[in-house]
Amino acid sequence: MAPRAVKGKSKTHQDTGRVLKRKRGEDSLATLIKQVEDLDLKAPVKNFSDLPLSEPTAKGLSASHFKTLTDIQSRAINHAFKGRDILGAAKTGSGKTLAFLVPILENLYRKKWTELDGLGALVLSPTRELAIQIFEVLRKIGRYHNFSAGLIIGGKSLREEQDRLGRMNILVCTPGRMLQHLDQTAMFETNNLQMLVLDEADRIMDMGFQKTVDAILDHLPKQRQTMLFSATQTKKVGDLARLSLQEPEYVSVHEAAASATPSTLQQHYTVTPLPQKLDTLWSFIRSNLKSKTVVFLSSGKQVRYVYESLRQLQPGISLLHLHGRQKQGGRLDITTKFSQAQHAVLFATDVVARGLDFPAVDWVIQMDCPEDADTYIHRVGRTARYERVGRAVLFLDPSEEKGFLKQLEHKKVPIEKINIKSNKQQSVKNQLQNMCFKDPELKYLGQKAFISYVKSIYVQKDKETFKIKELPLEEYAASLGLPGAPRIKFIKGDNAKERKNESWRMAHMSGDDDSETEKKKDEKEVRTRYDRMFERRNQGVLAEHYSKLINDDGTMVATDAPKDAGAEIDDEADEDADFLSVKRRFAAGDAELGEDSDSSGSEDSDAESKTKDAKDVKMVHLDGQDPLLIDSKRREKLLKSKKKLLKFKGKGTKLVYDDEGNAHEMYEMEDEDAFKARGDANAQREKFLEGETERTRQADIEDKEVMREKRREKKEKRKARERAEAEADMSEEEGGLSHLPHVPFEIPGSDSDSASERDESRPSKKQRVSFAEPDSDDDKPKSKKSQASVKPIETLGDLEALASGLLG
Ligand SMILES: Nc1ncnc2c1ncn2[C@@H]1O[C@H](COP(=O)(O)OP(=O)(O)OP(=O)(O)O)[C@@H](O)[C@H]1O
Repeated sequence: MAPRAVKGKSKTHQDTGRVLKRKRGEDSLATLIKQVEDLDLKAPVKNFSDLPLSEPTAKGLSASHFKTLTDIQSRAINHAFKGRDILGAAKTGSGKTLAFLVPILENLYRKKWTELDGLGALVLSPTRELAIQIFEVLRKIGRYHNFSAGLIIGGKSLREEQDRLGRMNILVCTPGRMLQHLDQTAMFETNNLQMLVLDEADRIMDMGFQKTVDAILDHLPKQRQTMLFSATQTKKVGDLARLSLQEPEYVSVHEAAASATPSTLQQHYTVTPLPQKLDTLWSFIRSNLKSKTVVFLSSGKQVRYVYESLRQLQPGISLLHLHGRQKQGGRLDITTKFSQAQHAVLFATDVVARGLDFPAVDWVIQMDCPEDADTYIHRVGRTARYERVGRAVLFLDPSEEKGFLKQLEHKKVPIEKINIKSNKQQSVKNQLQNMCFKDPELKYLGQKAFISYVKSIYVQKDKETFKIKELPLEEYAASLGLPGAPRIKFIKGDNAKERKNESWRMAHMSGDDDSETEKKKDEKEVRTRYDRMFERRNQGVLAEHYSKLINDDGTMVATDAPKDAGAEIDDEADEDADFLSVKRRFAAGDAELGEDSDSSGSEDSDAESKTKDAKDVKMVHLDGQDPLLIDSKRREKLLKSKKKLLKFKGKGTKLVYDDEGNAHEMYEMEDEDAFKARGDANAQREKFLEGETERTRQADIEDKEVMREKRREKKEKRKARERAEAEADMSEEEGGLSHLPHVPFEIPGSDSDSASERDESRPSKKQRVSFAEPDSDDDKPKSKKSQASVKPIETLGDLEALASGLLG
């Protein structure tokens, strides 16, 4: 009894405790709501502790070491608390992420949002990497809340995401994947959505995402709070109307500032002719081995080639590369590696231009001119973030200088010219030519890089800056180590005439053009060994994969890249195929001579060559075949090749010889009498079947054994390769770091030996992680820490776990 009485008493106590607790909770919520109502929008807020915050958010911010607000946070958060629509603009690295995440947590908290209420807030990000980063920050500051939060960026099965979606209160996502779910996930309801955030809003509202975003907006309720943030904010009336903004508050903290970029950022440009850019980049890297640098290039193929080629030259610093065609897992690994690295160079496309917060980046190099000043601002914003210093250098071809500087001036970007010290400039051209000659795969990458660069210039809208006709493309190709500029044919678009001429011009510049090459050869006075090597016509013999690139009809096609060249090349090749094609006449199978002239259009060059061809066209007759036309010496030679001609001959018959040397066909009918003499036909059939069954069984056993053996070998090889790679990686990181040559730029107020200064100015490792490492929060009790600890994302598995990261 007694125990029962005690138990009963304790239950009553518990109930009373629970009621009291609930009451206290309700009281404090009412107080919080009142405080927000009374919030003075004009009074600046300095510390997070001065804001009316719920306990879980306050704890999350403090555990993540956020104490004082940045300008944009101080000016945007209180408006957002009151439910206003916001257009937030502030320089890169000024803390815009918290300016929308804190209001999301708080507004849902004050509305007592639970799992049953469904989706309350949606954050759209233009890239996966940025979405992951936003989600990480949300996890850190939201770890004491009971909301469920998900990351929807693709890269894993739709089904898995679908199962979880229905339970999410906050979603961070990329537009494409979000729309897929809105269209395809039956249980996914957005009727209750309270808040929509567009990070990098101008990017999300631009042409590239227009249709997707409009379709997403169609699914969302019109009555909601909408917040747009960017360093280069959109104010286009059309965009705002599309978003149904209601009297938005325009919070622009740096509008009156003298520059659109952080004041702690030193910005320079150098005029470097296109063919010297790679040399300049190499010299820069060699001079800054103790720095952390992001190098921007215009396309994934450029990134790939520059990374692969410079890696082989072993600069003495870790090189990494990142572009949109890499697999998600790989991209994640690279961002993590670069974030953690102290000294490294990351070659990247604009996929990392916006929003990414790599710690302590010293330099941003723009090897290829960005498409506009806004992209420039975002790219340079990867350094000099949150009160840190940073430097940026833009490489401009002489033809780009005037036009682009005008754009920068218009956007209030202060930039100074610097010169490259010629004695510090090192050339890699010869080494690259050598490497490309020996390694056809590298040459293939180089050709793709060349084409994609030309394409990127060609498609630019700003013709005042990007003047394709003024670029020395032949020299540029040589600087990449290529034997000649790949021939490019423009096949789509609106200015057909111009492109036709361009195609003609480029065709004439091409090293692959027979007549042109001949002419050039004559003009050249001195020919080097490499000149001769690259003039060889039979380079296909060296490079097996070239034949894979060439269809039977002799045209270049989007096709499988060499296996180890990486999967992304395949996709990219497809991409190029609709816009550009590389013309090559290569294989002996060029017997259908009409093809080439058709495919090359009716440019003057073709007209010329046709006239020339007509003079000495010959015919070759093969047994039983239509006559083949020969219109050039090369084809004549090719058609004399026995091997090539085999293709046109009929199929042979296989013969076997008996002991007397008589030839027989492989399969001959047996003489009927001999067959009968061997016994009953049925018995013979059964015996034959038994024999064959046994033979098949044996063969099967042997095959299985062979397969097992092959698998074993493959596994061992893979392991050995992984071991070797791991060792190579280590030695790459260790190799040559002691060299510290001079900075090749004459930068006002800087000198080549300032690397060590920079190192000193960089906070120690512990300081650097101060905002990002919740677990270093020693004053919290251990048990709580373990309950809400936030691990960094390292693998795709981690990412999956994140999808329900905040589930209470
Ligand atoms: N209140 C704060 N106190 C200290 N550090 C902060 C604060 N707010 C943000 N930071 C830090 O500043 C850095 C930049 O923040 P964030 O990524 O939000 O910038 P951003 O304005 O979104 O930049 P971008 O325009 O490039 O996207 C981050 O490392 C973040 O942790």
